[in-house]
Amino acid sequence: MNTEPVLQIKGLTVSFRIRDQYYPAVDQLDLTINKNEVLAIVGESGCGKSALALSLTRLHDSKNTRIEGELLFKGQDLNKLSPGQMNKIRGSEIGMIFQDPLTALNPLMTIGRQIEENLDYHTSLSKKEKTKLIYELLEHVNIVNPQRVYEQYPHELSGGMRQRVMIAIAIACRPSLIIADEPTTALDVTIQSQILDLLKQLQSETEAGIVLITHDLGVVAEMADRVVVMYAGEVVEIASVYELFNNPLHPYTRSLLASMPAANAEQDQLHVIQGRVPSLQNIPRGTCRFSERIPWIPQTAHAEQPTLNEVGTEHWVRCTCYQHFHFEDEGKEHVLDGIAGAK
Ligand SMILES: Nc1ncnc2c1ncn2[C@@H]1O[C@H](COP(=O)(O)OP(=O)(O)OP(=O)(O)O)[C@@H](O)[C@H]1O
Repeated sequence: MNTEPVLQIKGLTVSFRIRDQYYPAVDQLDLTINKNEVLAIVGESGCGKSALALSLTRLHDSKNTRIEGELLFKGQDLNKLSPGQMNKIRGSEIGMIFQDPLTALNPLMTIGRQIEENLDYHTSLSKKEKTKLIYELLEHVNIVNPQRVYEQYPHELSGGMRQRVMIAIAIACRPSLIIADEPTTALDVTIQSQILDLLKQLQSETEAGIVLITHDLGVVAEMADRVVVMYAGEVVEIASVYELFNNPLHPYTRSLLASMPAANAEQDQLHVIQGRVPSLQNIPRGTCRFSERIPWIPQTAHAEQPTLNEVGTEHWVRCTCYQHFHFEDEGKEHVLDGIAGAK
């Protein structure tokens, strides 16, 4: 695996203002995204995945959001750029794909015109060159009739076709980083896998780094090289996709995997994770944030001020509770013994 970094995130904290006080939704996050890798960010709703995506693209509402830390991309800190400088990078060197293309596309503009507008902003191609490139891009994302789609409006296309158009726009300027926030969540299953295949194909052609935000572990298994598991604004585990599925350590990761249908084909019932992700104001800070959802694990199992520790090659886990974790209905004899891969 090529480990040339595309984006280095250092000490990123993203806070939202609620009644005149700022609360971190992403807390002190350090992460590197490499060229030619798909880095998946997973977690339940409310864990801070979208807050992270918004901060990387700087598409947040700056009146009520505070972003601290460094976002080092090609030798510059995105967090220090002016809105104008960021506009130049966004849509060219950083591509974006969101869950709902219908809200991202302009309903009053034909598809061809929208892609052209993006090219106008980021390139100095002639009209003829742009039209040729747009047809090529549409073909590249497997749209069979690019001339027709060029003339169509977003509402005339299916959800899958609209997502292909979004992907065409995202890759138009050959970005080195693509942020894909739940890119297939709104699509039905067969279309989902076509779009994932397309993303995978484009990634191997362009060698871009992709940050793939999803709550769907099936998507992670299919797409990711590395996985970051987030809980209540913090990273709780980072590992290669193989390691994560074969040797998950953090109680939250293990709970997420146990609640995944495919992993439990032979079980009668899926695991249900007790409780819910706390709201921003109620996140327990300075202690293990997941502890309240595994109350049968004694408090002494958790570290004070839990940190992310390297427990194996490129495998990081927060807190010490993973060494003592068992599911509530399991006897303690099932506690991870020896902790494969642990130092
Ligand atoms: N603009 C905002 N103002 C206040 N709180 C916010 C804002 N946006 C998000 N939050 C809160 O920040 C936390 C993280 O939200 P975020 O949307 O990043 O989570 P997520 O993991 O992406 O969830 P989902 O999958 O539902 O989008 C949640 O508690 C959410 O309620």
